[in-house]
Amino acid sequence: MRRTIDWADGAIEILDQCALPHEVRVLRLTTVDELIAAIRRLAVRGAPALGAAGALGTALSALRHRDEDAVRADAKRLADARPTAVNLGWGVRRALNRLPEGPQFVLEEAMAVLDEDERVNRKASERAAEFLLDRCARRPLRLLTHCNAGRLATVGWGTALGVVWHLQAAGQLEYVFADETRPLLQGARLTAWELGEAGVPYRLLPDSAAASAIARGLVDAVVVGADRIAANGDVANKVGTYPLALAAARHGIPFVVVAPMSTVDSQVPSGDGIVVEERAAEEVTHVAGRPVAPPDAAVFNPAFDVTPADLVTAIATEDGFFPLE
Ligand SMILES: CSC[C@H]1O[C@H](OP(=O)(O)O)[C@H](O)[C@@H]1O
Repeated sequence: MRRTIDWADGAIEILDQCALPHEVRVLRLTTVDELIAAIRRLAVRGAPALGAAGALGTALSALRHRDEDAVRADAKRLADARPTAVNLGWGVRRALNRLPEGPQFVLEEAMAVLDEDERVNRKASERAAEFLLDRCARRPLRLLTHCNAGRLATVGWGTALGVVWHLQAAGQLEYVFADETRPLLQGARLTAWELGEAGVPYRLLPDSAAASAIARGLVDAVVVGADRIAANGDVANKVGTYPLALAAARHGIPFVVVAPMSTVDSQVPSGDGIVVEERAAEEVTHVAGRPVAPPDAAVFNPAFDVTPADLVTAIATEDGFFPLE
């Protein structure tokens, strides 16, 4: 299966996630500016995929500029392209650290980031699947997920949807409820596409229907990804995640986060320190480019929210459950 992002013949190739689900389009990015634009319009998105993008973008710059200062300037622009997912800056730093050895070593490190990604996400998601089989009495399981934390949010495999793949292979999955995930509809456009491609039974639902689905006993567990996990276990993820954690706690079902350790930011003591990206008003006032709100509507459009650690049942990583023992 094609990687979501990869290096090919001296350029970065991505699956254009703005074209899905109607078209599988590969974009070939040859400059840092093209990559930054792709990151900002979510043509490439999802914390682990952004880590890979940051690393590859740094390699692209190092192979094009002899002047280290120019590379470091590009690296900062890349790291600043989106503020919430810690992996973007982490990937940039991973690659940039090899700059003194030369540009080929920057690329070598970037490729190591990509090669590690699927392995660590398979381990983290397998750990979460085993946790849910141990914790939930009902078989097969009915999961609810939010946004897209599948292979499209990573280099390959996925985090929250990696749990789905493991359970499906074990014959332990009944269906997945996939939140549409307003306003950019990552669930309706991307998660539904991934689940359909994999032959997984799923039902797409309005974000506003998720809590009542849980209240009506239609969900055994909520499984989501993450963009930044603070040292105390507070979790930043797509906006709409926090209400799911509240509903899960109210109705006594597990709320499980799946993420690689590269999503943990030990420099941030709690969720209060996580910068939440605010995006353009048009994402809310327009649907498919058509205005649905008054032209002078004021908008609040945070792209993420923060779920406090006490509402998180478990954070499954490749190294164990965070915080690690
Ligand atoms: C496996 S990380 C996926 C994570 O990233 C998404 O945000 P965005 O689509 O804005 O990049 C969302 O928070 C997902 O849970």
